Amino acid sequence: MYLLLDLAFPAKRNSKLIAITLLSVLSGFGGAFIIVVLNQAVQHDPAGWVEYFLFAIFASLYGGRVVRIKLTEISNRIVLEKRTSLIEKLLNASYEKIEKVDKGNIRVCLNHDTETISRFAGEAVSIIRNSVTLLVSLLYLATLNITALLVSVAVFGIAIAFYYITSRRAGKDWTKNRDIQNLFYKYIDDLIYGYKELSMKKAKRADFQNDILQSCQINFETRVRGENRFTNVFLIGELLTFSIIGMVIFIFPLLFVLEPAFLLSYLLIFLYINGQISSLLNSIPQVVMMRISWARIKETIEQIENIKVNEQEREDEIEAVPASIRLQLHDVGYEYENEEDTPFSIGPVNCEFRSGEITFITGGNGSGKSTLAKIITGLYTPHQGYVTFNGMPVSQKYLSEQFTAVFSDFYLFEKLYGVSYQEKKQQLDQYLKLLQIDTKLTVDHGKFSTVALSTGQRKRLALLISYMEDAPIILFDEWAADQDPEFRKFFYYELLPELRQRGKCVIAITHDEHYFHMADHHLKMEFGQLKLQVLEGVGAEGH
Ligand SMILES: Nc1ncnc2c1ncn2[C@@H]1O[C@H](COP(=O)(O)OP(=O)(O)OP(=O)(O)O)[C@@H](O)[C@H]1O
Repeated sequence: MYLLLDLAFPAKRNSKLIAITLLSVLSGFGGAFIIVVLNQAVQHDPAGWVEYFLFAIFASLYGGRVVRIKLTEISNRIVLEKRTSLIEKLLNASYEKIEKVDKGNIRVCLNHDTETISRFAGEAVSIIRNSVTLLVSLLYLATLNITALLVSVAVFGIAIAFYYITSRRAGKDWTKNRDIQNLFYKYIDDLIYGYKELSMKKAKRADFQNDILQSCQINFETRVRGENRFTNVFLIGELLTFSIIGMVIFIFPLLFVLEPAFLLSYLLIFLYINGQISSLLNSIPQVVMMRISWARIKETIEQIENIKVNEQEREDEIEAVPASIRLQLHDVGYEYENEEDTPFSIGPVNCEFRSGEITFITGGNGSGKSTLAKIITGLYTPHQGYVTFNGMPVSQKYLSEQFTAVFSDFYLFEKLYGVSYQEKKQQLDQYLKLLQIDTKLTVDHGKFSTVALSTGQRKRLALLISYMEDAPIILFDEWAADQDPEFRKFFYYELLPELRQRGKCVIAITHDEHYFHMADHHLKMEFGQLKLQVLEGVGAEGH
């Protein structure tokens, strides 16, 4: 029993399991007692055994019931704990780490793997009960005839060995089956988020359908192949059982002097034990699947922990956010890790950003503007150089907290997370009007009535959220790109200067040449280098 539990969950075991195991043992004894009582009743006076029979049924069923209820709670708690710890790990890991984790795998872990291990309760109950019943029944058999016991143990031993070997082979198919689901989940994302593109072109749809159905086909094949491996083994087990029964009934009487009553007893016990063995063996595929899912969850957690990023574990000495901010990059460099011969790198970059100033970062596509933005906002840790905040080196986490950002690939949550919206109701209404989205949506208890808006309106809503976050540094990554000319003008001539006036440190990545004069500083990226640095002076005189 211990080994079977250990096989399913090699890591930490719940102490409650000991109590549950004892109850299961009681239930298993009850199960074995049934056959002992029946056998005695058949051979002696049945009337004298009725109360024992009822007691055995009670012990078996009641023990089983209590154990099932307890284990259902425990196994679902395991699911809850695994989900919670995975979510905690994900939410506490740096962006840089999560960017490197296979998103499909995260989904399969949180969904499929945790569900698979929730089947633990049912399986554990039957494994423990059947094991005990089997053990006690075998011991009982030993008291009747030791040769009969040895023959039975040999047959069951062979069947178990076949199952063990098969489960290892099936495990390979099921591991493949589990891993193909990572890809399948990615296809589901493509199907949902890329449906616009797919629905327009028949050829595109057909190609995509081919790929997604191929992953479904592999899923089907590996699952069926794994399960079918057991079908043959199951048949071999059945064949062995019937051979033994045949041997005992037809051949043993020719070799030994045996009472017909003994043969009947043996047959009764053997068939009963065979039932326990069968359900025990049938639990093995479930255990193998649970084990794969358990291992994948563990691996994913370890993967998140082990991804090497240059994170600095630093105690930040600056506590309250100062009124005036000076953010400086000192010889900052960063290089992407990928298979390319010359992976893209930026730096060394030296620059600074201050409160009450607007800085524009410009440059061609792929010049490294967004990468620089991710370093500035603390999402990436520089591989070289360092960043200081008011002259003090700070951690990336601290840096991120000082920012609110609207990235070009921003995500709109349907709720205002991390904002005390109750206290800012008036402000919220004011911004909704200012950004001209007050007729499009309402905000109730921090929840937006809709996020189904036009691209420009979605960006305005993202801007509203960053206004509400009210951080000292604001970063816009090509924010105005999707705005109409009127609103673009409003953004550069009204919104940005207003933020500057409020003492915010404003950083905007932009391609809008017409508005370059609105910045106090202009940084230009070229092939990962900061090429042109016009410091001071442009200001808002062109307004
Ligand atoms: N996660 C990543 N892993 C590896 N390489 C990346 C990654 N993100 C970006 N790159 C590479 O870094 C280079 C710079 O990308 P970046 O997004 O910083 O450019 P950009 O100046 O913001 O471009 P654009 O104006 O098109 O938004 C690109 O050539 C890209 O191949």
